[in-house]
Formats: sequence, C-alpha cells, structure tokens
Amino acid sequence: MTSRTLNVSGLTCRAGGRTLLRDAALRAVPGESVAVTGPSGSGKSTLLSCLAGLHRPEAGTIEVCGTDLATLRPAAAAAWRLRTIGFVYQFGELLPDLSAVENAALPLLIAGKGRREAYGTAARLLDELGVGAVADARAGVLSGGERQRVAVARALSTRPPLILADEPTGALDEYATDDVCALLFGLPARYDCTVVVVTHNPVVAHYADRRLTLRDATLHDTTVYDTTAYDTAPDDLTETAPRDATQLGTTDPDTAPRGATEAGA
Ligand SMILES: Nc1ncnc2c1ncn2[C@@H]1O[C@H](COP(=O)(O)OP(=O)(O)OP(=O)(O)O)[C@@H](O)[C@H]1O
Repeated sequence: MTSRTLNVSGLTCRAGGRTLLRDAALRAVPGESVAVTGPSGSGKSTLLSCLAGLHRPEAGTIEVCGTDLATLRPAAAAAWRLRTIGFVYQFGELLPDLSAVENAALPLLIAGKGRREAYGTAARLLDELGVGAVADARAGVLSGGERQRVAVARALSTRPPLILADEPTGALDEYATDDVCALLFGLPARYDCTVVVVTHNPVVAHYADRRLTLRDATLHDTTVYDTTAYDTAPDDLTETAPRDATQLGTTDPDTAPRGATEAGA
C-alpha cells in the first residue's frame, strides 16, 4: 500500500465562532498536488493551519506522513514542522534585507545545518528553480515572480514531504501566475513531495491533480475526472481513478467523480 502524506478524516474545525469544516476527509500521496478553492472566509487558510498543526480542530484525525498531529507536543511540533512542511505565502514573505540565497538557506540554518552546507543547498535549489542569477540580490528588489520562486526554494530547502501554499499567485500578474504555477505544480513530480495550494483563482486550481472546493463547511471534490483514460467499468473507477489515494468522502452527485456515486463511494 502506498504511504500517504495526508490522511485526514472526520475533521471538524471552528474559528471565529463559526464551523468552517464539518467531517472533512482528505487523503494525498507523494507526487500529488491538490488545490483548495472556496469563497473568501470559507476556511481555506484555516484548513492549511490544521494540516500544519497550527490550529487544533474540534474533532477528527489529521495524520501527516504517518504522524497523528494530536500526539505532537508543542515543543516537538516546531521541529516536526520544520522537517515535514514547507510553506509558500502570497507575497513570498522573504526577509527583504537578506539575499535570495540567504532567504532560501534559512530553514536549513534553523535546522542546525552548517553555513557551507545550507548556502550550498540553497544555491543549488535556486539554480534548479530558475533563479540562480538573482541568488545574491537583495530579496527586497526581486520581481513578484522571482520572489515566489525564491520562496519555493526556501520551502523546499529541508526537502519536506509536504508543501503548503496559501494564495501563492495572489500578488502576481497572469504571466507570472502561469510561470509560478508550472513551477509549483511541477514539484511533486520533480521532488516526490505533495503540494496543497489554496487559491481563489480557478486557473491556478486547474493545474492540480485534485481540486477541492470548501463551501458551507463541506469539502467537495470538484475534480473533473477524465474517465475516457480508463477502459474499466464505471464501478471500478473509484479504485482506479487518477492518483487514487486522495479521497474526499463526498457522495454529492453533483461533485463526486463520475461513477463514484453509483459505486457508493
Ligand atoms: N484564529 C482565529 N480567530 C478568530 N477567527 C478566525 C481565526 N482564524 C480564522 N478565523 C475566521 O475564520 C474564517 C475563515 O478564515 P480563513 O482565513 O480560513 O478563510 P479563507 O477561506 O482562507 O479566506 P480568504 O480566501 O479570504 O483568505 C474567517 O471569518 C476568519 O475571520
């Protein structure tokens, strides 16, 4: 059986006096990307916070790479997070007075790596991600697209199995958005990680293997599955659907994969 990066079930979460998630399920494997869309204030960022162990849910189980987050003590959680999760935010959130390579090396330095190793790894990653030329530039002068590439390098520097990105293209024009999407959604194939992206933008969501919509506290699978790629009977599709380990627990006939409701998924 494939080991899962994410194995979430029964997730119920409240914030600001509202229930944002009710009995949500989410599974994902290495090499897979998931986009989460939904109205403003529906709880998408809070979902990411739950996955990172930064927001404790009211109910449910969140396992990330086999670790049940409920068992993590706060002191251990930070070190676990550093090893396990890379974050990409809307504006890159780089330290503007540090160079690109210094920003990308930070998680490694915090993790206790020596300067030579940290800077060497960061410089290689910047090269791989197409921003080697600006490695020594101050982060504050980078373009939006460059900034996000450096932010992705920083997120990847400790080689975490899970990358969480919250509106990573929200501050970019359409060209830079395409560019950053190609990079971000290409990471699972290149680095065998799992990428979860929260976005308002359906164009961005379209890049993902799986698309979820959070609305009225329910996480729907809104992926359009290409059933023509399979020559199996419809009943078998729930077993053989693309990247079958992300399972979202929806029985909504409007949003479930074709064949899934007939199969009782
Ligand atoms: N720690 C908190 N304390 C109080 N309210 C919170 C907290 N975290 C989130 N909320 C509230 O929960 C709701 C969902 O917030 P969240 O940021 O998760 O939504 P979102 O879908 O990411 O929104 P947007 O797309 O606008 O960024 C909001 O009404 C927000 O004010």
